[in-house]
Amino acid sequence: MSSWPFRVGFGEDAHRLEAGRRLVLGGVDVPHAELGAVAHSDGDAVLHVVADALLSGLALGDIGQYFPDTAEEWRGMDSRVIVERALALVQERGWVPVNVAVVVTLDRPKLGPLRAEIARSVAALLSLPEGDVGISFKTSEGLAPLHVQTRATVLLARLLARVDAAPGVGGE
Ligand SMILES: Nc1ccn([C@@H]2O[C@H](COP(=O)(O)O)[C@@H](O)[C@H]2O)c(=O)n1
Ligand SMILES: C[C@@]1(CO)OP(=O)(O)OP(=O)(O)OC[C@H]1O
Repeated sequence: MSSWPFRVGFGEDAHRLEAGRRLVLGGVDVPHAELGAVAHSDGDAVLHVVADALLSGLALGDIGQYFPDTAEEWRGMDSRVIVERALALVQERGWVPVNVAVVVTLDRPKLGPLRAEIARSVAALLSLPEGDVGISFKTSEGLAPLHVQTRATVLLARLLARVDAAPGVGGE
């Protein structure tokens, strides 16, 4: 791995939509959604890409390796657990997320009214200020009405030893 103190991560996810299922995005239950995500977990396509972006930034693989969709123990799981695990793997290596940008492509319902709630929810999971989580919504222009697609980038920074904490520096 190069010694640069910055890395970029990227994630992409998609779930088929079906009637009678929950639609959860960024840890927020979308009210009155006629269609929800078909998935092994709770199908939260926003949290899945955020976790995959965190992992890819440090070449740590993808969420399917840590949470296989063949494992009964992960059936219906809360995807916040996936982000918590990905974040822990990043932090254990001395890195932190700086900001996150997420794009959600979904035809219906309109998600604009939930933007702040979703950003707050993702930010809280990553211990970031709300302003460091950008959430964009797009329609597929009718090309994929039974489909939710998400993409995310994350900037990671390496935590550097604080100069003022070094022995003999900063007034010691
Ligand atoms: N599920 C969605 C999709 C889009 N929006 C907002 O609608 C605007 C137009 O989207 P286009 O894909 O037609 O460019 C844009 O401002 C989106 O934020 C939405 O709220 N919910
Ligand atoms: C999250 C996991 C595990 O429950 O399953 P899904 O909810 O189906 O999600 P996906 O983004 O297809 O892949 C990761 C999986 O291993």
